[in-house]
Amino acid sequence: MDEHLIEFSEALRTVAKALRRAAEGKASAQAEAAEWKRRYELERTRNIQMERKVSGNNNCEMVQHWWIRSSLDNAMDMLRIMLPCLFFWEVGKEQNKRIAEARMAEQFSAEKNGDIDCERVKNSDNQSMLQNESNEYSETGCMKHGIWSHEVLRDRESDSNSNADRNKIMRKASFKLSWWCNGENGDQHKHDIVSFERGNITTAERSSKQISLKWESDPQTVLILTKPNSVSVRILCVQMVRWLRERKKLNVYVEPRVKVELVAESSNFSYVQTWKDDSEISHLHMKVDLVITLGGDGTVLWAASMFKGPVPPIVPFSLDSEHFKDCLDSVLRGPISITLRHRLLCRVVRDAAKNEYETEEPFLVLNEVTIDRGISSYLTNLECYCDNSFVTCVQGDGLILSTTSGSTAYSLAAGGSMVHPQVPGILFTPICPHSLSFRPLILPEHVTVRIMVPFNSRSPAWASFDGKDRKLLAAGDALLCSMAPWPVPTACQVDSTNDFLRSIHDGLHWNLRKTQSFDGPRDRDL
Ligand SMILES: NC(=O)c1ccc[n+]([C@@H]2O[C@H](COP(=O)([O-])OP(=O)(O)OC[C@H]3O[C@@H](n4cnc5c(N)ncnc54)[C@H](O)[C@@H]3O)[C@@H](O)[C@H]2O)c1
Ligand SMILES: Nc1ncnc2c1ncn2[C@@H]1O[C@H](COP(=O)(O)OP(=O)(O)OP(=O)(O)O)[C@@H](O)[C@H]1O
Repeated sequence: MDEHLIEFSEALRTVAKALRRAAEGKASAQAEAAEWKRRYELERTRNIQMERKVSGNNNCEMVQHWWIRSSLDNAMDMLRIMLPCLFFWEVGKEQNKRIAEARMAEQFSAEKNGDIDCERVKNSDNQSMLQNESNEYSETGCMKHGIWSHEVLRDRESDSNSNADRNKIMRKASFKLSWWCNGENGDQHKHDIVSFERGNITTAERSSKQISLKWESDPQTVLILTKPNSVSVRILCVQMVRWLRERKKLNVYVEPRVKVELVAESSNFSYVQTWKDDSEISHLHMKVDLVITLGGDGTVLWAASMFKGPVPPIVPFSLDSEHFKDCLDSVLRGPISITLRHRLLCRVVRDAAKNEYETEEPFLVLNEVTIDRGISSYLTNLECYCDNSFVTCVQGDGLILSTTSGSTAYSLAAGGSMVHPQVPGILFTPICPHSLSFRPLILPEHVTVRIMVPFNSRSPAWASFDGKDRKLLAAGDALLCSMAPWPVPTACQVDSTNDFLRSIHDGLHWNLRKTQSFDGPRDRDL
């Protein structure tokens, strides 16, 4: 009898447990369904807001970024929500399953009668991804509706609008580069060397021949960079911005400082664009077709330093540019002769680094990187290697690793040769070496030069990049330097050679000597 009672009470306990589990399951399914509904509403509102914001900003990247992020977020959220449901169904609680299904069906049917069009998944840009995922989840009875995809939730109108926006954003003038050479019959003809759909020069195509740039579509956006604190530059900038906007209908970008100056000049300049945050500078190459510099060589260096990857063509203007309209007219029409100025990629590898790839943020220089003794009064002691071959030990004031464009700057002052900017190479020029036989070198463009501060050095060394950004190199640290893949295309006034010779004649007064007088001794008098 007692045994029966015990059995019976065990059975009752089991039933009570089962009932409690069922009740808990039901409550949990209801909670899940409510949570799911809340998130769904939240996502939908966020989607609509983002849609408006994105079309307002005309920002294609944002759309892509946001779309990927929110799709991922969405997928994660939905997984988080669906997993307990799946588990729940899996353990076979029929009643709760029905509740959960009924809740979901309620949400979907409401949407289906509204503006969701699942067919659009197939037509969207992300067709295969969406289709795969919807197939994968179709058994759950909810994923086939694509509820997790913002793309699916767009209505037709906003879809077509955002496509138009996207096209508008993506429009950056494309161009073709070609080099001139003499054909068999002596005529000059062109060879295409590089062509990029969106106008980004991503390869350092080397040619000592003249390179010509031909626009394949009209340039639309110009960035003007100016030397600070110069009245004449400011006047020229005002005239140029006005002309580019009013006559040429171009979008004009300037630095924030210049925008403030322009708006102070006249509130009409409010159309001029700029950036708020320095991080936006990294996207400039995707928006800008042409960079105009108003200043000297330092302003061109400044312009180049703003582009850590591909650089749009740069048109340098000195201050006596009365004829800027004619000049810009012909640049905008094209074709123009350009000089591809190669840059050096410089990386500091600290002694503590595990390998050569563990470097600090690299620097790109258009002129040179200088390793000198800084404020120390001791000789620098630098071990130099070219690829893996030992070159020499520099004991003196320091060493300059220069591009050929930079050969007419500091390297020249230190006794280096002047080199035509289209000759590929790296100049290795010592600064005041304490040795009678240390002549400068020119190394081939493809090598990696490594400069090390040895442990027996009496003092650390300092590296500076185009005369800026000083970095301390302690014993054991190294500087690695190689040709960068992104050259700086600068527009020529005539062509590379003519411009180079003119700059060394006019700028440096190269071999300027008083012409010898006619009267005096001659060969026939001897
Ligand atoms: N002893 C020297 O000659 C010496 C010393 C330090 C720096 N520099 C040069 O100055 C450059 C930085 O220029 P900045 O304008 O910022 O400084 P900055 O204002 O001190 O001007 C330096 C001078 O160098 C000239 N210059 C710069 N690049 C040139 C080039 N590629 N060819 C001919 N002349 C050039 C400029 O026109 C300017 O007159 C450095 O990259 C370095 O080459 C030269
Ligand atoms: N947009 C800019 N913002 C900040 N600094 C700049 C800018 N443009 C130029 N500079 C700096 O101003 C300094 C002088 O510039 P630049 O060399 O163009 O003028 P310059 O010395 O009068 O001309 P030149 O090179 O013909 O002697 C340089 O050190 C350069 O780095």
